Amino acid sequence: MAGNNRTPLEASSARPARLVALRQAREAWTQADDPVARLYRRVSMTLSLETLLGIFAEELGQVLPFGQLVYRHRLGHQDFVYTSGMGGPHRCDYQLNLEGNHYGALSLTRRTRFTEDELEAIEFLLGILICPLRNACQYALVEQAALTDSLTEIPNKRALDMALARDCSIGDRHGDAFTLILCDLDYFKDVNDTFGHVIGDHILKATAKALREATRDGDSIFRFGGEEFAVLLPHADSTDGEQVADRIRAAIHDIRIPCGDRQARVTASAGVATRRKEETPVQWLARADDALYRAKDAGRNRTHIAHVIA
Ligand SMILES: Nc1nc2c(ncn2[C@@H]2O[C@H](COP(=O)(O)OP(=O)(O)OP(=O)(O)O)[C@@H](O)[C@H]2O)c(=O)[nH]1
Repeated sequence: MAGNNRTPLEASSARPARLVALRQAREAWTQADDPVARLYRRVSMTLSLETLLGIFAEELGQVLPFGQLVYRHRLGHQDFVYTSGMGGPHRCDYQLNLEGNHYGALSLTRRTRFTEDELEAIEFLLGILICPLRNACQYALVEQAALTDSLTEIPNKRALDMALARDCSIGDRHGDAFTLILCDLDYFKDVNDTFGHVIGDHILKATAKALREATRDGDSIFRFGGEEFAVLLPHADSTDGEQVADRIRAAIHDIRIPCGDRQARVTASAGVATRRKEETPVQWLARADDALYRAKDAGRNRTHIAHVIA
């Protein structure tokens, strides 16, 4: 390499000149105010799909007028949809692909037709978006996997911890009532010992399905331990919680997993705790756990409600 033949004096004077040039280039880059530089700069700063699409909509709006931007992508087991603005009768659709992989569909609508020039500009800007979009999609998938239980495909203990913290903060700010149900299968060790772990796994998957079917869209379900599940109910007091817990237990009781000429069945116990004012996630979870323990201790296959005042 040419640089290796430089004298020490030449090398040391080249270094500051190179640094100055790099600094100037960086300055020019961070201060450039054309749409291309701005879009490159802004989309390289985030891994959040929502933020990324918000930036794209904003920057595209500086280049040409449009009514609505809709982006859809199936990410793992969730549909991600981003919408901004109001639609119109004229639309253009793009399938976003990179290196043979699909990263969603984006459509733009507005009241007037898109001209050829505008369509070219959109494609040009989408070319800038595509790599950061791929990174954000991959990040969202990794994040989703970290928060999902692989057997039942419902949110896991880490997701429950985050949801409890979020609900405590909402409860403190707005006074909303939240109720937590902990639900644990009874004598599950015996089920595994009698029917084997594969049948045990089928029961756990069927339990997650029963939980999904016995709860409403706004409720959240979690598998937070081996045969332990949790349900978070927003805008619900302990009476609502007891009703839902009993509905869930009835649904679990109805599960039948065929195994030869027999059927594996289970019952479940539940502990219900409505969050008290200023209670921390740990205190709230501990009260629900104590209620569950009492349901087990009283003979299992029942629901116990935690006292509102500890
Ligand atoms: N098949 C299967 N079994 C699991 C899984 N995770 C935990 N288990 C089993 O769940 C059983 C839990 O046993 P215990 O904690 O003694 O509870 P239990 O037998 O349900 O008894 P009680 O909760 O007191 O009614 C153990 O046998 C674990 O091996 C899993 O992913 N699949």
